[in-house]
Amino acid sequence: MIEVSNLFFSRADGGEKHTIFNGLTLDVPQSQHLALLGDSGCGKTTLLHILAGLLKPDSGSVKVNGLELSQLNEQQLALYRRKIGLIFQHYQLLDCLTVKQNILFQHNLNFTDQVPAQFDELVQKLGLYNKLSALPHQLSGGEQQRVGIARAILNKPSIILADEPTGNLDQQRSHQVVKLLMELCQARQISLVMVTHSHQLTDYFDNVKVLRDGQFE
Ligand SMILES: Nc1ncnc2c1ncn2[C@@H]1O[C@H](COP(=O)(O)OP(=O)(O)OP(=O)(O)O)[C@@H](O)[C@H]1O
Repeated sequence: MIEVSNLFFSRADGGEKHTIFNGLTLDVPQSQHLALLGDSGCGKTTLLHILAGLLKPDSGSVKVNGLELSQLNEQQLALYRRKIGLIFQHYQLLDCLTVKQNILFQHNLNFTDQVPAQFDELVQKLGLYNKLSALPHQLSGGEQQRVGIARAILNKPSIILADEPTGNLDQQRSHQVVKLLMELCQARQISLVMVTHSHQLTDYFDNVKVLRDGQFE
């Protein structure tokens, strides 16, 4: 569950202070799937970074599963980050590792079982079973994003933050990827916050919010 209240955040823009969030409030109940829209530069990625504990707000409260992020020290924040699923537009796979090694990378930092029980079923569902020995650059964009999804899901997160995960995919692949992500999150009761520019993809979500001028419309 995500609870943001009265969030203020600004960035230095040359000599000027540029306000990004202006008293923003957001509630995402456990298992809810939220699509986040808004014009370029309105702060969607910034909000995901604040929720991931990568950026500190100027003021306000950001709670994830009851944890007030501003009260965590650096070590606690690092542990917190390891337990969230992050999915990126540009996939962020390690090109020197195989698909299988990429999928297991974060899991192996957090858990002792080398190959978890759900691994086979998950890679089958994501259509990656025949690609496990390939390197990321040998995959299509949609396949690379499915590797990113498998990596996030295997880490058993309670929330997934996805930053334009379909930004590099054509329409058909975008729908495929979002449907799969949604099914996997629903089956595991994972909350999802996904940034997208595509209004067509918002039908899959429980809730849709549009950011404008540092607030939700
Ligand atoms: N590292 C940074 N230093 C200074 N300003 C930044 C930095 N990163 C982003 N910004 C500014 O913060 C604002 C919000 O950026 P952000 O990336 O969150 O927008 P966005 O809504 O995700 O945009 P897009 O849809 O284009 O990805 C923009 O004005 C951007 O120029």
